[in-house]
Amino acid sequence: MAAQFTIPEFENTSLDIIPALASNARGTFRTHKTKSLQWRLVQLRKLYWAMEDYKEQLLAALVKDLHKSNFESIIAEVDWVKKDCLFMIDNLEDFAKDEKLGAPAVPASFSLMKFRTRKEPLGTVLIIGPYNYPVQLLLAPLVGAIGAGCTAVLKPSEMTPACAMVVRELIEKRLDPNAFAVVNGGIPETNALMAEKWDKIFFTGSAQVGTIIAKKAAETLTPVCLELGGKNPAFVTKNANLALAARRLLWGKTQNAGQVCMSQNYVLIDKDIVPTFIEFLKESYKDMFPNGAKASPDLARIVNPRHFHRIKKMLDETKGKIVMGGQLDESELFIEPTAVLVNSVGDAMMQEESFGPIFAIYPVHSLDQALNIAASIHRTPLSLFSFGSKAENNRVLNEMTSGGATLNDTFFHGSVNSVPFGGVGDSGWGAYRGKASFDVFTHFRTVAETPSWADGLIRVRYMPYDWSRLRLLQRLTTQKPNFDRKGAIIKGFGYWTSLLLGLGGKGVKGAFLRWLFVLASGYATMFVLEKRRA
Ligand SMILES: NC(=O)C1=CN([C@@H]2O[C@H](COP(=O)(O)OP(=O)(O)OC[C@H]3O[C@@H](n4cnc5c(N)ncnc54)[C@H](O)[C@@H]3O)[C@@H](O)[C@H]2O)C=CC1
Ligand SMILES: CC1=C(/C=C/C(C)=C/C=C/C(C)=C/C=C/C=C(C)/C=C/C=C(C)/C=C/C=C(\C)C(=O)O)C(C)(C)CCC1
Repeated sequence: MAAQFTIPEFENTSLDIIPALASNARGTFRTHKTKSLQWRLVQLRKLYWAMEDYKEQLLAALVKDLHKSNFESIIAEVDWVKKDCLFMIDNLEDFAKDEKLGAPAVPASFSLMKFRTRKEPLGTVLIIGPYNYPVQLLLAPLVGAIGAGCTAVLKPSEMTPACAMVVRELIEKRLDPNAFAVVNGGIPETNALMAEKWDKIFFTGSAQVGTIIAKKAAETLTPVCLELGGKNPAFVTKNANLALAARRLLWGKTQNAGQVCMSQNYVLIDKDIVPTFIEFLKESYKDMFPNGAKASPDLARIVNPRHFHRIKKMLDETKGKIVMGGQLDESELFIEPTAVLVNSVGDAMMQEESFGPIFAIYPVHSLDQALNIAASIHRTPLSLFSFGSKAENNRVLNEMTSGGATLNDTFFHGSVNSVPFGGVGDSGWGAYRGKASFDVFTHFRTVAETPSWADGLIRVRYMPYDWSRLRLLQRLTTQKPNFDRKGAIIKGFGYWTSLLLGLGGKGVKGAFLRWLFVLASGYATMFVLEKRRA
């Protein structure tokens, strides 16, 4: 049956109306209506149903733009955003409520001042999306913005024009049009948006464009959240389950045809196990693509000729040997999942971000060498993956940082919609997803409230300064350190008393439980002895 809808032709938003769209969103924020939790919940519920009702259009648009299979589009785009809406709806009240600030942040002497953290929406935000997950990576941040009580303007990627048009219609028709708008277009439109004043800019895309955005935002001291790319390493040692490592690493490059910023760029693998690993890769390839990758209905295509040629150039320039895949067809923008065995760290396959279905395999002598190579290629990648013994995996985690990490698998840490996700250093600033999506658009405002009747108690602050009052206050409140000038713990009377009272541990709760256990055991022993005696 023919689809009951048409996807509109891509249309740039007129540059003339961009200032008005931004100003409208700012004006709506100033009405304070977005501060009502009810209003936010209604917008989130509407977004949930919009995702359901526009599902067919979104799936069709994703096929048109990326040849993305409905299977992937459902789990990683449409259902992903629906789950995000439900998570935010279910937890919003909890996220948004004031948090009382007590000990240890607020000392007992200040406890009268009713310290609390109030969660305030930052204001009007700009969300700029990339092409690879054009629905998820644009609308998941929006869920956070709505939850936090912000108004927003969205700029989808122009490289996925069908998705951009469907998303625009969905937002314009279903959400409050005074609070949310979509601007479609490329650099001129983004520049026009960047000329406006925002309370936060949430950007997902390349480090190159992220730098442009951050520089421009800095001119007006606008905070930014940057979700950028990375040259992500995978480590495979002799202690890995090689068949599993091969299958899972191949999965990392087949999802969305490897156009996933958190998938591996290269695999650093113990030299002795390289041949077996390649055999397992080939085996997994056959399992996943029994008729070859090109014939598979599941494999996405490269987004456009520019990116096709960018990836092809890496394959053209490599001095390595293709050990799996290697087929390309420009007429279909098809690139086969491809593994290249390389022998130089300087190889294009190691140094450039693949962001496609190709990856390098580099044999190493030791984990030491692998860690040194990874750090020299990108010290702060978006993700890393380690397949080894528990000790080796821990060593990798300990000695190399990354935005997120998965042990014994590829990007599982980024495959659950409600756990925080973000980069580190030049792979990203800030995190979102789950509660972090609420937090990233929220100002955590500390509020204190001093009771009028307490003025006498805090008079010490007023001039003329009175040293005797200050000394008294210091005697009552100054905390003595439990360490000496060499940094060692002083094991004086206080130390031994608290150790004794805490039954060898720290913390009041722990001590209470330990005492409870001791008393219960004592009571039980007495009970048993009593019974025996009787
Ligand atoms: N950390 C993360 O969550 C993700 C990061 N990425 C990264 O994004 C890149 C691929 O996505 P792309 O869409 O190609 O990124 P991109 O950086 O080319 O484009 C992202 C957005 O910026 C806009 N843009 C492009 N050039 C611009 C300019 N000169 N001035 C202002 N705006 C401009 C585009 O219209 C688009 O909306 C890869 O590097 C990938 O690693 C992609 C997805 C997720
Ligand atoms: C164990 C039992 C169960 C559980 C089964 C589970 C947990 C199955 C998991 C399946 C998975 C992980 C499927 C894969 C999903 C892939 C996803 C969601 C891909 C997401 C892609 C994303 C988020 C891409 C983002 C891209 C970004 C950010 C980028 O480019 O940067 C049962 C079955 C529940 C019960 C029995 C026991």
